[in-house]
Amino acid sequence: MNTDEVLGIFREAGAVLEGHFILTSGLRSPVFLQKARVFMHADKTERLCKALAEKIRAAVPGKIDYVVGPAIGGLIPAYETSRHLGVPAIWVEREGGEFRLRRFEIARGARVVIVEDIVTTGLSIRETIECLRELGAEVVAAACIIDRSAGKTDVGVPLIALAEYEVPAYPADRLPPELAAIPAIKPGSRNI
Ligand SMILES: O=P(O)(O)OC[C@H]1O[C@H](OP(=O)(O)OP(=O)(O)O)[C@H](O)[C@@H]1O
Ligand SMILES: O=C(O)c1cc(=O)[nH]c(=O)[nH]1
Ligand SMILES: [Mg+2]
Repeated sequence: MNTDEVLGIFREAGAVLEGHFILTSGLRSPVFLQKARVFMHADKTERLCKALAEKIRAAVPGKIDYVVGPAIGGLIPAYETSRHLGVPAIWVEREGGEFRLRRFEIARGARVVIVEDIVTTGLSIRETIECLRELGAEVVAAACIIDRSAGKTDVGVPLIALAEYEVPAYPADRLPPELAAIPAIKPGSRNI
């Protein structure tokens, strides 16, 4: 599946929003990919995640013990991708602002692949890696449906993106005037 097909699915679902958005990193952007509007459709989610699972299989040699999704956005794609990989899916969720594996135990040395929805700065993936490494897991790769950095983000492990789509994002004190003129909204779940 190529980038145009992935973006076609997002557009068809009404998931490519325009306005003034506060991203999880604090950056501001005129475009927000509201993945929840895609993941509400099982058929669309299946097509995307089956293709992502194939890309992961081709890129990751050896056994994968778990797929790990960072909640909330990563929950559905991690589950659906794990279904196509034939391995269990677990998740990290925020407790006091930090990602924790609250509901599961994993053996030291477990080989895990993180599956995210969207990557912008890679901050959420790096936080997930930190949590998993503290538990002794080996993060063999990370994957996402759309990489908004178009390959520029370094998360410290190979990043497998189903699509790369470069979208502008600005520090809050360096907004272009057309963005500053629109009230900002924060769709994500960090800090709520
Ligand atoms: O690469 P980054 O700069 O970390 O941005 C991408 C992250 O932002 C979103 O999560 P968010 O924290 O907004 O909450 P959500 O998962 O509930 O949507 C998205 O789901 C990714 O996890
Ligand atoms: O960077 C983010 O927080 C972000 C961007 C985006 O397009 N979609 C999303 O869910 N999060
Ligand atoms: Mg998220």
